[in-house]
Amino acid sequence: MNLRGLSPAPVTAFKKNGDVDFDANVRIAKWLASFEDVTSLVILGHAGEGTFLTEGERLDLIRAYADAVDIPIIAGITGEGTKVAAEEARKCKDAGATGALVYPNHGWLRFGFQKGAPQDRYKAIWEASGLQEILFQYPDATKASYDLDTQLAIAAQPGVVATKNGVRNMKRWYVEIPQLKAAQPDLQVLSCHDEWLLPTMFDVDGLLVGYGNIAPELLIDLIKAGKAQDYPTARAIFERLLPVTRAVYHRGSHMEGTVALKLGLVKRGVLDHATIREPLKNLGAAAEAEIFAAFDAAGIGRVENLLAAE
Ligand SMILES: N[C@@H](CC=O)C(=O)O
Repeated sequence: MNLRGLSPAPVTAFKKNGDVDFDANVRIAKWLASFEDVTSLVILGHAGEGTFLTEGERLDLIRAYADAVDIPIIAGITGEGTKVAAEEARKCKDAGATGALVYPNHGWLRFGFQKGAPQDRYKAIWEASGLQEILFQYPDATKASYDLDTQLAIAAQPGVVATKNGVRNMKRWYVEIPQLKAAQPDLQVLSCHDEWLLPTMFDVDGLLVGYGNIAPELLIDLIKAGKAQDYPTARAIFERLLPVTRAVYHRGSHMEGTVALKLGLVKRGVLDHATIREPLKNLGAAAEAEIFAAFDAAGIGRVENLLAAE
């Protein structure tokens, strides 16, 4: 997979009765894939409420995406046990996925991981499914953040083509990204620091972000500015986005950010309503007004080419 561009992590649209709205999801997929620099769509992750869907819904969503667009569909693989995750990945491959964004085992967030276990998780998923894998680096503040040796070992394994780095510790970023690139020059480095992308933009091949749902146009320009090492242009895009970044990602948590992303898609005319699944909670009228106003402040308007994409 060539991920040298924008890889949005689309939300999952629901009907008002709570069922998955496949028509609306296909609309999102086609709109995002209509951008030349959108290189893949990463579904069933945090932004996609992947773990709130049943297995049947997840596989149907992959099928819908794979039928709708020609770019790679990457599925979030979240199963806890290594065997469970490998089996999940195999089913995702059969449904039409090309790649796997491999989440850490949830227990590691609480207790930390045993040495070697992350590598074995990636190995088992690759061997069971053949899905091209993205190494998901969790924040330094969690116990599921992989030390450099573990990242280097995973990155060296067959099937691992990229890293989505959300370490949120620039001391680690500035040391570890160059070492990963030195050891694996073909490893594609993707930032997911949605709430402050700017410092990471000058070292990456692309972005893998929920933010890609709501402002793909500006994020594509930001990636280009970063690759050109053009700080003034990147800074200007960052400043323009800042009201939206604050309204969506400077909230209580990334969980609220997912709800805010859906409201952003309503504001842009991509979704008719922002129905979510529990355990997400609605943000309330004041937050909704704040989010809508932020899009106006950033000059991010309704999507005009949506009908053409349908
Ligand atoms: N930006 C988030 C999105 C989750 O997938 C992160 O850092 O992980």
